[in-house]
Amino acid sequence: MKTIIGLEIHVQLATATKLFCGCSTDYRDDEPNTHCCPICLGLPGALPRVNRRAVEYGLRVAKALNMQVPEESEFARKNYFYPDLPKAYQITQYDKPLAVAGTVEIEDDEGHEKLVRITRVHLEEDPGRLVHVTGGSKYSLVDYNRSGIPLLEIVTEPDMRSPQEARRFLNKLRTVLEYLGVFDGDREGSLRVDANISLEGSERVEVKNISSYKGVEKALTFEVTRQKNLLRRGQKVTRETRHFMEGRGITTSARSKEEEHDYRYFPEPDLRPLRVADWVAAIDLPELPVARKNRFMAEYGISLNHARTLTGDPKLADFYEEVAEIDPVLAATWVADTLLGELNYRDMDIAAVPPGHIRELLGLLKTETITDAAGVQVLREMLDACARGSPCESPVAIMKREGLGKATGSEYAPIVQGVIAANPQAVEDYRAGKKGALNYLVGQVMKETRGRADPRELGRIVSECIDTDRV
Ligand SMILES: Nc1ncnc2c1ncn2[C@@H]1O[C@H](COP(=O)(O)OP(=O)(O)OP(=O)(O)O)[C@@H](O)[C@H]1O
Ligand SMILES: [Mg+2]
Ligand SMILES: [Mg+2]
Repeated sequence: MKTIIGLEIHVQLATATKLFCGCSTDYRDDEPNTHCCPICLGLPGALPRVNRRAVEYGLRVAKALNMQVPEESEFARKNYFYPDLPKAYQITQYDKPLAVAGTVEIEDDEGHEKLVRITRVHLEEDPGRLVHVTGGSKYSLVDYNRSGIPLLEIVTEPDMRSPQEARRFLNKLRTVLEYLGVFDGDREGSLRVDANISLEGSERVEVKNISSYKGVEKALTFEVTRQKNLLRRGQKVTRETRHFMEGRGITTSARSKEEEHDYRYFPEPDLRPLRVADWVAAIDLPELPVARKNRFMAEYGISLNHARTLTGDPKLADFYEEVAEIDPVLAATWVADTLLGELNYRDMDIAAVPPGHIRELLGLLKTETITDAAGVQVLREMLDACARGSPCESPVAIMKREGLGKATGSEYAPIVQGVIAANPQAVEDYRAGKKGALNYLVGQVMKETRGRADPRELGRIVSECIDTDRV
C-alpha cells in the first residue's frame, strides 16, 4: 500500500525585527510582553508596514528552491478568534503567495536522487504564545513577544513515500536554509512542521505542529501503523487533524474536518500588494550545499561521503576549508570522522574548536611527529579542556606535556623485547604462520607505549626481533 506524505513547514526567519513593526525579535531571555507595540498587540488603528528584510529572505529561499515569483503577491487576513491573536485575524498570504512551483532534491529509500516538488512559499506572522498555568488555575497567561515574528510557510506536494524520506527532506531543507543565512536553527521552535499523511485510496490525516525532525519521523511512522491497522480491521481512515504527543510517540485526534474553521480570508486592506518579481534576479545566492559538495570532491579530491558530511552544515564546511590546506584528504578524515565523533560525544559545537589548533594537529600527523592513536589522545585532551571552558591548550603543548610524541626505535626496543619474552605462545604461533599473533604482539607494545609507536613500523620491528631471535 503506497504511503503518501506532504509537509507544511513554518520557518522562523532570522530578521532583527518583526514582520510588520520595529519590535526586536530577540526576546529569548526577556520577560513576557516586553517586545510589543500597538501593531503587534493589534490595538485599534495601528497600521502594519512590511519588513523589507523578511521579504528578501523569503525571496532568497524561493530562488534557492528553484521557484517562480509571480508579478504580484498579496497579504490576506485569516480570521479566527483566539487569545493568541489580538487582532482576531492573522496576516498571512492566501491565493497570491510570494512564490510557487519549486523543487528540492533528496535521496529516496533506494538511495536514488529524486525531486520533491514545492507547491508554494508564503509570508505570515506568528501568533502570541499561551502559557497555561499549572495547578487548576482558572486562567491562562498570554505572551505577545512572539506575536508578529516573521514566518515563511513552505508547502510541499505530496511527493514523499516514507517517514524516512520526510526526515531526509527536512534535513536537506534545513541545510539550505542555514546556508542562506535566513534562519537560526539553534533557536527553539525555529522550524515547525504539519505533516500530512494518507495511504493510497484513503483520506489524509494532518498531524499539526511538530517541532523536531525526529518528531516528524516518529509521528508519521505511528500514523502509517495506525492507518494500516484501521484498514486491516475493515475500518476507514477519517479525514482529521491530529496532535503529536512527543513524550509518548503517539498521535491523538484533535478535530475532524467538519469542525474546521471557516477563516473568511480576504485581502489585507492595510497593505499594498508586493511586486517583487524583479528583485529576485538581483539577489545573489551563496554557494548552496549540492554545489559545495561537488566542489569539495573536485577541488580537494575527497570522497562523496566525506563531502556530504562536511557540507551538511555550513559552519562545518567553513571549518574544513580553514584546515584543509596541509592535506585535504587527511583533513577530511580527521574533521568528518574523528573530530565530529568526539564533538558529538561531548555534545559540543564546532564553533568551540579553534581551527588553528586542528591545523597544528594535522601538521603533527602529516609530518608523522605523532601517530594516529596519539593524535586522538591529544584531540580528546584538547576538547575536554574546551568543554570545561578552560583555555584551549594547543596540540603541540599537550603532546609535550603528556609525552605523546612518536616513540623512537631505541625508546621502544626494550618494550618489544619484554613483550616477546612475556608472550612465548604468541611468538610460537607467529612462527607457525599465524598472522593474528603478530597483531596481538604489536597491540601489546602499543598499549605499553600509549599508542605512541607507529603500528606499521612496529610490525616490522617485532617480526624482525622474532626472526633474529631464531638465528
Ligand atoms: N492525499 C494526500 N496524502 C498526504 N498528503 C497530502 C495529500 N494531498 C495533499 N497532501 C498534502 O497536504 C498539504 C495540503 O496543505 P494545504 O495547505 O493545501 O491544505 P490544508 O491542509 O487543507 O490547509 P491548511 O493546513 O493550510 O489549513 C500539502 O502539503 C500536500 O502535499
Ligand atoms: Mg494543512
Ligand atoms: Mg498554513
